[in-house]
Amino acid sequence: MKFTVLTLFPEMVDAFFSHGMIARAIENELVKASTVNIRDFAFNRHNSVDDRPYGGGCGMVMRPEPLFAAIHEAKRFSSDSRVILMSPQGAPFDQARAVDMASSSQDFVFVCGRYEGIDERVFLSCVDEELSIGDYVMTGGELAAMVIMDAVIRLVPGVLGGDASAELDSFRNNRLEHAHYTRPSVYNGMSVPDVLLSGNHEKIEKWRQSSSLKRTLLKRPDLFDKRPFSSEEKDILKKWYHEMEQ
Ligand SMILES: Nc1nonc1C(=O)N1CCN(Cc2ccccn2)CC1
Repeated sequence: MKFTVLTLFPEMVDAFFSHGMIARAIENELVKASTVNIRDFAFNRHNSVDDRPYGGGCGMVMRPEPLFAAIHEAKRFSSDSRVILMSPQGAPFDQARAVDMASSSQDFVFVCGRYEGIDERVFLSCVDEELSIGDYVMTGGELAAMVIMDAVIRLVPGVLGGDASAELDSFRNNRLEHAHYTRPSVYNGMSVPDVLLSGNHEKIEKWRQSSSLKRTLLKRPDLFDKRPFSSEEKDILKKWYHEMEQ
């Protein structure tokens, strides 16, 4: 799986590719990643990548020629690639989409716009998909591309330590992850729940399921619309109810 990021600020994205789990995934050749500077394809007199909008109005629009050329250059090195535009108008990116992308056989070309956006003719003729990371407006698409690549690359087989941890992620099966504890066992007078030190894996699993249910109820009850209570969760809720009623 290859990620090519088209951007006016390749250094931003190259820094992202040079740290932590992402850097290790690239070093171990689990994924390929590169940046293309859109400005390298601005062959007009002033090397300009943007211009004033037809019809007037404020702001600037990214010109079509450099983007067309950069996209075609990026696609040259891939037999089957998907061109994704980062934009507030895009489909909302979420964990389900990350899982789909991580299992895709396609390569990805991310187009990071700046200014007010890109010329519509590029969108109509080159872009396969438009993605948004949230309903807010940033100064450019680079952070959105990095957020998406981060969430996707960690799901590529072999990138995480044990693949199991990807399974247990928050939002996996529409539940938040259970609480985490590590050494020391007592910190600032607060101790770790005894069950986690018991070595009783059945009880530990039960506790974790209960912790995940509690947190999802409190922080993201909307997730139950996507996946209603399981029978095990109903049993936990009944137990809580009886404990509270006593
Ligand atoms: N929210 C987001 N989730 O993805 N990207 C964003 C985001 O806010 N931005 C700001 C505007 N940029 C410029 C732009 C505007 C329209 C079409 C193409 N490019 C892109 C990235």
